[in-house]
Amino acid sequence: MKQIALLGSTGSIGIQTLEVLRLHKEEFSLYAMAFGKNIDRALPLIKEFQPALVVVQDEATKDKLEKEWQGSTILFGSGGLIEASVADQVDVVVNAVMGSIGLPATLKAIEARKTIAIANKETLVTAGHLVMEAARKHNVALLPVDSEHSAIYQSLNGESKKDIHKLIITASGGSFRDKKREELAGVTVEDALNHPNWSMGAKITVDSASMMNKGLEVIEAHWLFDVPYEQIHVILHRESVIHSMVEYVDRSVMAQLGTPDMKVPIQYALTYPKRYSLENTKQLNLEEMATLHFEKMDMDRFPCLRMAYEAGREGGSMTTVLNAANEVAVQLFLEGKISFLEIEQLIQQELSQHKTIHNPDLSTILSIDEETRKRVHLN
Ligand SMILES: NC(=O)C1=CN([C@@H]2O[C@H](COP(=O)(O)OP(=O)(O)OC[C@H]3O[C@@H](n4cnc5c(N)ncnc54)[C@H](OP(=O)(O)O)[C@@H]3O)[C@@H](O)[C@H]2O)C=CC1
Ligand SMILES: CC(=O)[C@@H](O)[C@H](O)COP(=O)(O)O
Ligand SMILES: [Mn+2]
Repeated sequence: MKQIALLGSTGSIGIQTLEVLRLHKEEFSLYAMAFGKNIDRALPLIKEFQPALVVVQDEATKDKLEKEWQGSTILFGSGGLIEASVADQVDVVVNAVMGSIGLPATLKAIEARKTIAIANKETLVTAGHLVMEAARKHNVALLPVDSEHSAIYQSLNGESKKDIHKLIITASGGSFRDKKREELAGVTVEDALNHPNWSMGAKITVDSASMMNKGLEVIEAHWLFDVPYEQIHVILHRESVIHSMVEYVDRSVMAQLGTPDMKVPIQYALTYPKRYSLENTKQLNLEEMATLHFEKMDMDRFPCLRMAYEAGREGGSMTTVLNAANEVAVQLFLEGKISFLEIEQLIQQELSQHKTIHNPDLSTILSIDEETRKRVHLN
């Protein structure tokens, strides 16, 4: 029986992780679950899974939850996320919170030698060097949940790193893939949230629309697979059926395919290196599909992807700034305070004024993250 700590249990990945746990009750048990403030969504889950430990975002939410549930220890804040991640009973930490808030708990979980199933790409973009260094030092497995990275991980099975020619990450193109740049000026939040293939949390859906999601994924791939940016390519693939590929030096290309369903990579991260059956998930029917489309990625059309490559190549604290500026800009867009195109403008402004600090330690990362957020809020 593997004991799970699930950070981000009420979100899109969190809910789907719980669906996977329900399918394999004899294999997995939920020891701890964390969420932000959404008690309405969390309470039925807490009652169903009865975790020993529940973590919420703040003390006010803790007080509110305690009035409705007394069956678990309830903690709050960043300290609570860390306690859930390092608890002796926990075998696997599923990090599915949104944003760089997941960083300190990830580092502590690695130090405590927990296996990490990582969906929380912002943590790797913010401080990939610290996470990977800690994982190497403590010999901890970081199992990707992000669909593209799971596909690459599966395509690398049994292969040698020196034989990789390039990683090919697929991008659906997001909600605005058929719009020209000049058509983006008046797009609404509702338009942006209308992803063609995936049902996901609001922030990542906007990131898909701006192509920042793919930019974050390029940086995520750089850290997870230790591959230089020159060997990481992005290709537009409308159907999200090929989840990503690896081209080897002998021109062989290995790919992982499937219907767009996050339960597949979530379950693979939980059962790796085994494969379990996955009930109620649509099989891929290529005859029905008939055609798959591929297009070259246009960096002028999608400047967020260009900015992510530039920040990644620059390295150091530049990707911390990229992530923090993006998180705040997307939040402002979702709150109706800025337009869609202002997201990229705010990020570019932050990147342009930042002087890179190379190999920053955790406290430097955290202060750059905080300063960037403050500046973008003030704009
Ligand atoms: N959704 C998807 O299909 C995919 C997501 N990812 C990545 O996975 C991560 C999660 O994405 P997604 O599930 O879409 O996001 P959601 O917005 O749907 O969920 C975020 C989760 O984090 C919780 N949370 C937010 N703030 C805090 C906090 N301060 N303390 C504790 N918990 C907190 C939320 O709680 P509450 O509900 O209370 O606000 C919620 O449970 C992101 O990094 C995303 O990029 C990667 C690939 C695919
Ligand atoms: C499901 C998943 O992994 C998302 O990150 C997905 O990739 C978003 O789709 P696009 O960013 O390709 O639009
Ligand atoms: Mn993805």
